[in-house]
Amino acid sequence: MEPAIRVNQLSKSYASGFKALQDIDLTIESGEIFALLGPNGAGKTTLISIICGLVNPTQGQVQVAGHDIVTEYRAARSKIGLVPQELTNEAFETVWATVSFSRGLFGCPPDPDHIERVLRSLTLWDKRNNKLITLSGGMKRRVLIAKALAHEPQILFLDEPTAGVDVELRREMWQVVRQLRETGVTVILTTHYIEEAEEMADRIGVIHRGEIVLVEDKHRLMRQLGRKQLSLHLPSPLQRIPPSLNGHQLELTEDGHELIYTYDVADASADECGGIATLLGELRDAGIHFTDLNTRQSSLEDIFVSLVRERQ
Ligand SMILES: Nc1ncnc2c1ncn2[C@@H]1O[C@H](COP(=O)(O)OP(=O)(O)OP(=O)(O)O)[C@@H](O)[C@H]1O
Repeated sequence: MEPAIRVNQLSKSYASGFKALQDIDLTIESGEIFALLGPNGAGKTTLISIICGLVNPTQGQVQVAGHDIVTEYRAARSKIGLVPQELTNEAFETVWATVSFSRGLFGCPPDPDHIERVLRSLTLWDKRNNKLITLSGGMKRRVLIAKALAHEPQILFLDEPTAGVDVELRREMWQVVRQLRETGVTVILTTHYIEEAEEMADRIGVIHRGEIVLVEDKHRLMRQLGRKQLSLHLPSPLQRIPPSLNGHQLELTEDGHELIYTYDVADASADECGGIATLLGELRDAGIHFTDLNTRQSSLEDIFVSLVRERQ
């Protein structure tokens, strides 16, 4: 199957001479949820704007569902729905009118059945005759998605879909996006909420200073780069780690009450369980007692922070 997006050696220098993107290669498969992560100013918006035909590339090629974004602009653009962060000022339009109008902007003939399907899938059908101004924040966000889906795009870009919304609404949005994927739509989202990427994405791309520094299946990423920590609470504080325990990656907290053992999630299978058993045996032999223990696995956020820090 044709990939949803194919980006080849893409670079962008703004008129100021600033190089916002550098030799980007990226393939986004049809039907996946792809999260693009990156710190402020990394180049996410520039990349998306080029793919959507809003900003001209300096170098390189982009294909959307097989269509070149420059030589086949219209075909490429028609495949894409873009959900911006903010509602524009159509406060006094009805839901039905504003969504139908969006379809017209792409030169598509009216199709009330399609608009009805979109509104029903986003539970907006009962609100179709409401003016936007009367809708809740969650409903307004759904209207943005409905507008972006009005011309039947195969690919949906969500720019910070849950920026500044409360936890409940965020979970509701995640549900909406998952349902969209079930209908075969490819979803590309940018987010600052790493929890969001962790929750939803099939694959994750990290962009930093205009370069793609990593593209990986989410589960594989968390297995490969994730770390586990075992913390042992010591009732009697230790002054220092005894040399007999030097073979393990151990740290002692300042107050001497917590001994922290760090190991890779990728090794956390039989071997490392053996490692923990050995460690506990050696602690006993060294006369070190603990009253409590707990484990913690690094989140995508920890992985992201350490990736970006490595490149500072
Ligand atoms: N029109 C422009 N002219 C000059 N520089 C620009 C222009 N637009 C963006 N930039 C610069 O390009 C870099 C990338 O910006 P971009 O908006 O793509 O980042 P981003 O990853 O989307 O950031 P954020 O998360 O803050 O939205 C930034 O340093 C920005 O200042």
